[in-house]
Amino acid sequence: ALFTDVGQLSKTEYDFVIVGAGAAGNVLASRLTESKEFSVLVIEAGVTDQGVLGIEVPFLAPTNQPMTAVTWNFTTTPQTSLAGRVLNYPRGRVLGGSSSINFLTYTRGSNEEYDRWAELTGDSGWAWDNVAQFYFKSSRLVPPVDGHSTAGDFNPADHGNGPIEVSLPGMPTEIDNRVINTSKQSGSEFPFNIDLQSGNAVGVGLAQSTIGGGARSSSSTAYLTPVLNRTNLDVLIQTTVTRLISSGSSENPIFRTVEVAANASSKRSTVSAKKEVILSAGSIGTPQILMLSGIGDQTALKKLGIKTLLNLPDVGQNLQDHPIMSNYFLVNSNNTFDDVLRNTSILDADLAQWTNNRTGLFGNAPGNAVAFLRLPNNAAIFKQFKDPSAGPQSAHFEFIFADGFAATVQPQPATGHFLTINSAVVSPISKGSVTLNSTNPFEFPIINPNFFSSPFDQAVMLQAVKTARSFVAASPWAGFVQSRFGPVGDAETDDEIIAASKQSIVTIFHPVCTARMSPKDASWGVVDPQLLVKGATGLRIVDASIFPIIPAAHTVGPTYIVAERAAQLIKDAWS
Ligand SMILES: Cc1cc2nc3c(=O)[nH]c(=O)nc-3n(C[C@H](O)[C@H](O)[C@H](O)COP(=O)(O)OP(=O)(O)OC[C@H]3O[C@@H](n4cnc5c(N)ncnc54)[C@H](O)[C@@H]3O)c2cc1C
Repeated sequence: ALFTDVGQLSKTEYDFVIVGAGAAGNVLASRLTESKEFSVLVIEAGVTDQGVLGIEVPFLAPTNQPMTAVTWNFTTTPQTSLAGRVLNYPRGRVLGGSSSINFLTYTRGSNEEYDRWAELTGDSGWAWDNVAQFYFKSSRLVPPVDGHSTAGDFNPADHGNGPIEVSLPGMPTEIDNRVINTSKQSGSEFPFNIDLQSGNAVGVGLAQSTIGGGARSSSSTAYLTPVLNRTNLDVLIQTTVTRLISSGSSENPIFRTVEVAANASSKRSTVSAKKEVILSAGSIGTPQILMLSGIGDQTALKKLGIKTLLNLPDVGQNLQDHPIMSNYFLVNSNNTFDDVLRNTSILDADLAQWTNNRTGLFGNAPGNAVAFLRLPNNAAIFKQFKDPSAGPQSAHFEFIFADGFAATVQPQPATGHFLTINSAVVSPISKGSVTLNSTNPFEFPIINPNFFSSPFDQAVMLQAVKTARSFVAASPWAGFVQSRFGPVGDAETDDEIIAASKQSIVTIFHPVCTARMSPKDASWGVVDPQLLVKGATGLRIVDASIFPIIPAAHTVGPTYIVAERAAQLIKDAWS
């Protein structure tokens, strides 16, 4: 059942207490309560996702952020390598967490990504051969809402039978075939990849999105909502976890007590777990709660007056994310989505069509086609830097194609029709951190993704811009693309492109690694390969913060895989 106040709970002790009803937390809530002998409480700071149009309507995904009623309104520190700019850094603060507000792109990443995780953690359980079952268990491909034939657009063998619904674009746009034809005629330059979930995650293809029947499929709609009536599951929303309290000794801290509050001024209460507390508060929330609980770097904690219960210097460190920016082109077309955003009567008509039968533009995610590409093997930058990608089937950069002006830094111009190629560095070397600003759990932590600080990341973005330009110089775009547009478009020399990038880069919203997993006996890292916090009893972390390194993929797919495997590990440990 769903509760909004801790006082409504009929008990204060559960087998498992899950902190955060986000992408990972809801997978656990659903899988653990399959076992009738386990009682589970999920605690979520945010509100219900029911009836929020921007969450449900795929095309409206960008309207849920940066500062709305369903987000944590975080910002970054001034980014030294981005001309000192402060970036918005929102996360979902609602049932479903960021899976309720994300841009719906679904990618699991290459097999190589998981094989590398296995190597980095010394646990073959994270290798693709073993996690494949959890990928297949998490999602399934469903037909696009308009029912058009998708033969030749995907490979059925690459898809599973799990709750998350994934689909190809529900309404083809005028750029889809141009993207695919450019790829097919280019041969190996922009290789066509019939299904980016095949394990080879390099190539060009139609976007697969977490959409079913024209509406968003999130961890809330797919995993949590269908099981909310289970008698062994309680979900407490609008309640913030302020810290964990240790009941053990200094040699053996036991973290089975969770302190909560409705808001900064309300009285604190506690609930506890008989078996485990599981942190699924995401890459910002999880390290914040750990540090507030005395788990982190002892020198940093001491400065804030927090007594260290577990000295784990990696807590909040190694933050990785994908920098992204927009490459705009003016196009010769009246069919882009630009007029929809400018003209309320067109927008209202599209929304009415969606409300009526979930079809049309609004049933589509903001991007219909994607490309994941690599630097050439002989790129000069490899003389300076070892290739940070997971292998030859893993990309260095990504394009997301949008049939209109996707506003990131520059607002949509009042006139003109546009193509946007969003370019992202998906194999970044730059690393940042999440640190505490204060001991007040209601104050935001200090978030520094440190974007673009590595010259490698700059070299990749430079190549991405050049490649985007040559992509649309191919014959399928003749008569359609007219000219480059905006500050990035105006940049000619390498130095000008880098300078324009520094003014244009934003986050693609993929923070990971802030509680990274390491081998069981390693002194670094925060959790072991079973996702148990090193040196603690009763405490596990299951969310994107445990990734040992960032994958060249949108992160919700890998997060579902991690959570599905974690559910199995937890069941095995306690059955
Ligand atoms: C705007 C945006 C766009 C994105 N686009 C894509 C995309 O297109 N494709 C893709 O694959 N990925 C995308 N992502 C990333 C993806 O959604 C995340 O990687 C994924 O949701 C991470 O899952 P998680 O479980 O680690 O954290 P989350 O899903 O963020 O869940 C964490 C939950 O914990 C709760 N919480 C945090 N602190 C506390 C506390 N103290 N007390 C109680 N509850 C707390 C939060 O409110 C939240 O509900 C996007 C993310 C955002 C924000």
